[in-house]
Amino acid sequence: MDSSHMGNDLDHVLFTQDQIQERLERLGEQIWQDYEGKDLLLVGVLKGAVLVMADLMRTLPGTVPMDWMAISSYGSGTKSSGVVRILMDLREDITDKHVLIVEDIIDSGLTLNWIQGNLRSRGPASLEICTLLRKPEAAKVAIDCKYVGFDIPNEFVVGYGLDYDEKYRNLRDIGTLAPHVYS
Ligand SMILES: O=P(O)(O)OC[C@H]1O[C@H](OP(=O)(O)OP(=O)(O)O)[C@H](O)[C@@H]1O
Ligand code: HPA
Repeated sequence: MDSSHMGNDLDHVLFTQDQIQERLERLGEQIWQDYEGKDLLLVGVLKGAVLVMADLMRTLPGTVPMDWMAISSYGSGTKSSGVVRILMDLREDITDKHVLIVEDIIDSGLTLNWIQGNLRSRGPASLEICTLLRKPEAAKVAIDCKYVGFDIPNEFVVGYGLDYDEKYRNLRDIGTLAPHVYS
């Protein structure tokens, strides 16, 4: 879906699909260099990271496996509840693997803080994070994130996998929602 199909639900576009692809290319180059010769496993967090994973992994010039977790931490609102549940666990044993978590956004940081703790307890050789977006002003816990696409202001964003109440994930760009949508 293009921004032109959003009616007046979109306030403004933050990143176009071209800007997102360009940034992912750069991150992919960096990741490929950093993990050369290592047993890398990409771990995506459903559902928001589906598009980041699909596009990021296709920038890599060699084969890399992926696995998925589903976590629930947000309801239908725009604020983190801080309550994390595993809805679907990894299939892979990550012991001694170099795990790179692929996420769409770090907002409060509560979700990734919990995931990091959970995965670290399984004994990976290393555990790092790649997120497309990060909101520094919204951080409730400090998250050490090795690869960041863009730092953004503390506004609720949708598109490119990010939803509001399960809507707008298929928007190609990333933008902010008009306040009337969620007020
Ligand atoms: O840093 P935080 O404040 O914890 O927020 C970030 C998390 O929130 C979103 O997931 P969500 O729970 O909305 O599920 P979804 O990926 O299915 O949209 C996003 O994909 C992150 O996992
Ligand atoms: O800004 C956001 N948009 C969509 N989903 C989110 N999950 C955490 N922050 C956000």
